[in-house]
This record gives sequence, C-alpha cells and structure tokens, in this order.
Amino acid sequence: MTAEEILQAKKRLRQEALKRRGSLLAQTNRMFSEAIEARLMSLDVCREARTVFAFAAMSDEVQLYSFMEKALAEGKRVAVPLIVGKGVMEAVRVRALSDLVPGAFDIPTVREERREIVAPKSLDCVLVPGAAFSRDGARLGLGAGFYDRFLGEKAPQAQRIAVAFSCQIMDEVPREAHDVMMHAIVTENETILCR
Ligand SMILES: Nc1nc2c(c(=O)[nH]1)N(C=O)[C@@H](CNc1ccc(C(=O)N[C@@H](CCC(=O)O)C(=O)O)cc1)CN2
Ligand SMILES: Nc1ncnc2c1ncn2[C@@H]1O[C@H](COP(=O)(O)OP(=O)(O)OP(=O)(O)O)[C@@H](O)[C@H]1O
Repeated sequence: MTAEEILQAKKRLRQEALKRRGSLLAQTNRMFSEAIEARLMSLDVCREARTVFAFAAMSDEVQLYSFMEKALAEGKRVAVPLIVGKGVMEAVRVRALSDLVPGAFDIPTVREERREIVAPKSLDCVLVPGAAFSRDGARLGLGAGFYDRFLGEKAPQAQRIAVAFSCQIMDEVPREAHDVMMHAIVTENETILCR
C-alpha cells in the first residue's frame, strides 16, 4: 500500500469502527464498561501500577469513571489527558472526579485551578482509548496523533493497555511507522495479550 492508500484505509476503518462503537445502547455501554473495569482491576499491570493514566470518556467510549474512583480510593495516582496544542497532550492529575469539567472538544478534563501536570516518565500504566484495534496490538485513534506522540516520545516506558468494546477489534488495522503498539487489549469478553 502507498502512504496515501494507508491514510484512506485508516479513514474508512475509523468510520466503520466509530459507527459500531456509537451504535451500542447506553445500557449496553454501561454493562460492557463494568465488565472491562472488572478485568482491569484484576490485571497485574493495573494492580501494581502506582500511577495510572486513564481517560475521561466521551459518551460512546468505554466508561472509566468508576475505575478511576476505585483507583483513587486505593491510593493510586490517577491522571487524564489535557490537550495543550495540535496533536499534543499532557497527563494532568485527577484528585477527585468532581474536579473534571468539559475541556477541548468537550472532553472532560481537570479544571484550571486544580491542574497539576504529571511527569510522563512517572506513568506506570496507560489506558488507551481508540476507534479500532487489531489483536496484534495495532491501534487506530481519532486521527490527530495525540497518543502516538505522547506514548512514543514522552512515555515509552509505560505499559499500554487498550480498552475497547469487542466490536472495535478488527482483523487488521493499517499501520504507519509512528503508530505505537499496545501491550494488551481489554474488552468486555477477554483480555488480549499482544505480542
Ligand atoms: N476520552 C478521550 N480523551 C481523549 C482522546 C480520546 O480518544 N478519548 N484522545 C485521543 O486521541 C485525545 C483527543 N483526541 C481527539 C482527536 C480528534 C478530535 C476531533 O474531534 N477532531 C475533529 C476535528 C476537529 C478540528 O479539526 O478542530 C474531527 O475529527 O472531526 C477530538 C479529539 C485526548 N483525549
Ligand atoms: N510521533 C509522531 N510524530 C510526528 N507526527 C505524528 C506522530 N504520531 C502521529 N503523527 C501524525 O499525526 C497525524 C495523526 O496520526 P494517526 O492517524 O496515527 O492518529 P491516531 O492514532 O488515529 O490519533 P489519536 O492518537 O489522536 O487518537 C498524522 O498526520 C501523523 O503523521
């Protein structure tokens, strides 16, 4: 495939995957998110992590609010993305879910007065959102390169755990050189360890 063909293939696959993700009923999203949370709680990398970079979910995504609540109660340091520029984000510490307010693209993030940036090198585990994933660990995001840049350049040491609904797992996900691979994928049905 040429570079242009890869971009086209990514675009098509992203549309299809987001359509699938968005067509889950609210009740199904809730039930699957709970199952994913239970799997995460029993995963060694999550249990052992002192600092977890989660995300503040948009409505169609896997919901991690209850996971974050429990991680905080266990004394873990929890962070979520803060968009700081085009394709550039930082990890910002969440001390309480009540500190989250709508930010860029309407995605919840920590309100300005409470912002404390977490050093990317201190992240043990990153829970990664996305549009589509393949079982070998390739990821297709929303197309702005936020996670590829952050994980590849700033936090290469972190364990990368994709969280997604099983309908987002595709046979193949087109890859470019900058795409960062996942170490594991957690869905409502299974935990996939990627090689
Ligand atoms: N909950 C959550 N937070 C996240 C992500 C995510 O996937 N989920 N991200 C994962 O990367 C980053 C945000 N990525 C985004 C990528 C594209 C667009 C977006 O809506 N793009 C528009 C174009 C907007 C414009 O050009 O100004 C579009 O595609 O139509 C939004 C967020 C960081 N935070
Ligand atoms: N590490 C990087 N360095 C420079 N440019 C990058 C890097 N990663 C991604 N990009 C650029 O960002 C754009 C989006 O990349 P891509 O389509 O892989 O994003 P994505 O993984 O789908 O998005 P996101 O992480 O925001 O969900 C592309 O133009 C790509 O070339």
